Amino acid sequence: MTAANPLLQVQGLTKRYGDRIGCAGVSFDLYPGEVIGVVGESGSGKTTLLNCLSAQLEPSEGSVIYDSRSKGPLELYSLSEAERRLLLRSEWGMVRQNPRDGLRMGVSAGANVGERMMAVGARHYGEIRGRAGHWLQQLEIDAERIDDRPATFSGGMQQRLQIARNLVTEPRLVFMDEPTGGLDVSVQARLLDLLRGLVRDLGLACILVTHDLGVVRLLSHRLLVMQKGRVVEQGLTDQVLDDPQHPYSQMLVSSILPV
Ligand SMILES: Nc1ncnc2c1ncn2[C@@H]1O[C@H](COP(=O)(O)OP(=O)(O)OP(=O)(O)O)[C@@H](O)[C@H]1O
Repeated sequence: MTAANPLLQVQGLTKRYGDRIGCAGVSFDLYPGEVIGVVGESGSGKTTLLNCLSAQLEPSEGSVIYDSRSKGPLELYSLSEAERRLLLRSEWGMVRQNPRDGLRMGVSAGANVGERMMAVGARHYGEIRGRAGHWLQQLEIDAERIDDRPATFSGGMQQRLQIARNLVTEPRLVFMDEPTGGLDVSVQARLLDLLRGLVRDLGLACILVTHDLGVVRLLSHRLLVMQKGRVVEQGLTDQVLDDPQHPYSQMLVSSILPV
């Protein structure tokens, strides 16, 4: 968070679906190692914003500049489709709520992790298998399960495998969409703990979308509160949650956290 250059510079980002607003006028900077949580009720524009930020949905207006490892600052929507896909593969991670959307269910756990390394140029079988095993362990998946398919894993294990698959390429920026959404409360708590440790140890920058204020309290440094596509409040997570200024944030906090 002390680095001089933002990793992501977001300016006036707006996405319209016909007459409907997806998100409107969103501006913020994300610094290396920083986790920004995006909260708001259903339909407030969180997914639209995440998709625009991760080069998956072209905005109607505004810009997203990403400071890439390989080429320095790039305006995402001036890039070709192939260049955007390369960024997603090589410099970013994307953790989806449903692990089935982020895994290949027909191949083994090891292959799920290993193929991501191959996508960025790794070729040596022993090395790929070794690193895949290492990342499974980092995510508390028993090395003995390396040849098993994800379909034989529990929901929590599938989610941890999805995270291993994303982290193996050492991304600089990870997008997470409700990463603990579909899990039991006790499984959620352990996964959150694990994620918190990894984010800290690896110095990951993240954009974390969730409707769960407990998740952002634990993981994010800063918070954007969205209502009807607009950011109505942003600030340090503890400040926003403990002393919300905007009536909508106050309502959100009081309806979820016990007072
Ligand atoms: N493909 C689409 N076509 C038309 N309108 C859309 C489309 N996707 C989203 N919207 C609209 O954009 C607004 C924001 O939706 P979005 O899915 O981004 O909200 P969200 O905060 O992610 O909601 P949820 O928490 O339920 O996923 C809503 O009014 C929604 O109806």
